[in-house]
Amino acid sequence: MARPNSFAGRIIAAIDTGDTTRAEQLAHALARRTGLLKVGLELFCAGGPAVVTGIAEQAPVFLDLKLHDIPNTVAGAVRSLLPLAPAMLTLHAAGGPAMIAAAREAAEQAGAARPMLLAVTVLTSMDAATLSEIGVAGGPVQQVLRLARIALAAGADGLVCSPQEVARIRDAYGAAPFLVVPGVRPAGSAMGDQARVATPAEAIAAGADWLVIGRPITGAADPAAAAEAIAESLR
Ligand SMILES: O=C(O)c1cc(=O)[nH]c(=O)n1[C@@H]1O[C@H](COP(=O)(O)O)[C@@H](O)[C@H]1O
Repeated sequence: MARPNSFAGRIIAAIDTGDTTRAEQLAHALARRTGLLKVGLELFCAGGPAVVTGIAEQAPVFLDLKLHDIPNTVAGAVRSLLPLAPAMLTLHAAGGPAMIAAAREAAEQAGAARPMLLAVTVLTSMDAATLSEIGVAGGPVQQVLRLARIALAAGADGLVCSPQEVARIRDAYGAAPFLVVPGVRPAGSAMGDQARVATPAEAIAAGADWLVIGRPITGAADPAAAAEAIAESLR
């Protein structure tokens, strides 16, 4: 998947719903106003592989299942997902280098059409206090950089991180890694459960390739208009 060449193309709309009919409506409204549509755990658990196939008819799919298991199991899951031909697939960087390398090897079986593998670093809902609670000292930036190094060396094509680490990753790794960035909030919109956030324009200025945006679009009275307004704010 090439880097986006339009403002709308930089937006990945997260279709987070357990209602497959609603998902179809959102996909229809957002397909031509965004670069990709994200199927995450809520929708995949409700609709299974069929929902991915249906949404893929409208736009490239970012399949966000955040795989995290022993290497053999993750490699098997990647092989099972390849027939769905997602453009992007997520796995947790915390699974470690052997897990990421096994996922990459499995993905290679799809040849040139293989999904882009994105390693999720530190969830954008976590702040320094939460990280410290689970035994990670040093704060989010340090942990994101540590996981970024491991994931990129093991074969990930890119990373998922918050807007607050993007510039630091670009400083360390340059333009090559694809950076996909959730935790994006247009000024004035509710944070919800997100902890490390910035506005769409700030995330792009820091060096994000794609922005993952859910509720500020899907929770709007007119999701299509909300996506268009965000794209416009990137000009
Ligand atoms: O992998 C992701 O997409 C992801 C990683 C992360 O650290 N934080 C995060 O919010 N996400 C996803 O990005 C989307 C953000 O949704 P909103 O908070 O509604 O904009 C959700 O679908 C999350 O599953």
